[in-house]
Amino acid sequence: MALLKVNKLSKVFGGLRAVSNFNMDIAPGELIGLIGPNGAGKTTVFNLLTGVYVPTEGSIVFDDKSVAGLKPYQITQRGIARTFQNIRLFSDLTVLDNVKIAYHFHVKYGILESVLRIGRYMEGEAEVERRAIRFLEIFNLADKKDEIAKNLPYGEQRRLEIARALAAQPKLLLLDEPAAGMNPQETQQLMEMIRWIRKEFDLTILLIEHDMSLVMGVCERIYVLDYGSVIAQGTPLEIKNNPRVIEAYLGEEVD
Ligand SMILES: Nc1ncnc2c1ncn2[C@@H]1O[C@H](COP(=O)(O)OP(=O)(O)OP(=O)(O)O)[C@@H](O)[C@H]1O
Repeated sequence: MALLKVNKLSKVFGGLRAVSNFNMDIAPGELIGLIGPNGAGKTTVFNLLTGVYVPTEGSIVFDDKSVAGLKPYQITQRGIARTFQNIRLFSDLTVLDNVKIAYHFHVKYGILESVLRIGRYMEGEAEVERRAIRFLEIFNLADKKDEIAKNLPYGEQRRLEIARALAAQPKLLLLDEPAAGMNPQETQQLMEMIRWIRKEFDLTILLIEHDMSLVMGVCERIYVLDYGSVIAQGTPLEIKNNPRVIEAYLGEEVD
């Protein structure tokens, strides 16, 4: 059974059909790529899946329930978390606080308890801190926990953004161009990390990426968007050899 089922999804901005009749089925545990030329509609699909935009038409069913039209925080609580093409951290907060904030979605205590800092609040806070540090350790950021997020080098900010998304304990993780701005060695490490977190956290992952070495290296299936519509889907090998995809996007570059 599908974890995510998207049916005939469309988004119209003024006269522009940014996403048109988009269908996608993702089974639990899959690692899927979404590729296509600039402006093809990839980020708009992510924005529809995460409640940033309300669909013009179509349905989004996640974990057997409709999530179309819900607010972003409601969708996070249902189990979909994301990173952004342009990193969006709480740049003036510490590394640790960036991860702790994501945990607060999942720790429940009353206002009185939190104001008085008693009972479950204090236990909750200690637990949140412990778990947040564990995430930072996984992402090799624990020794930077007290640094201000904006002072981290670019590659570490990207890792922190993924750590924060995972701290919300999603079932589905959406990564928007995770390798952007990375050198080949960092991209290679990122690939290994993506494979590892999927296994470790029992995740399903959908990623947008222009770096074909990463997409072809980690994804099991790939969807190709062009002008808002899916023009192909299949295994990396099928996509590499698809004449329509080569013409619209890949050119002669992929070997
Ligand atoms: N809020 C908006 N208002 C109007 N048009 C928008 C809006 N968001 C996106 N678009 C348009 O929708 C189309 C798809 O944009 P989108 O950002 O989804 O493409 P993309 O495939 O993610 O591109 P890239 O690879 O460059 O990030 C573009 O023509 C874009 O200008």
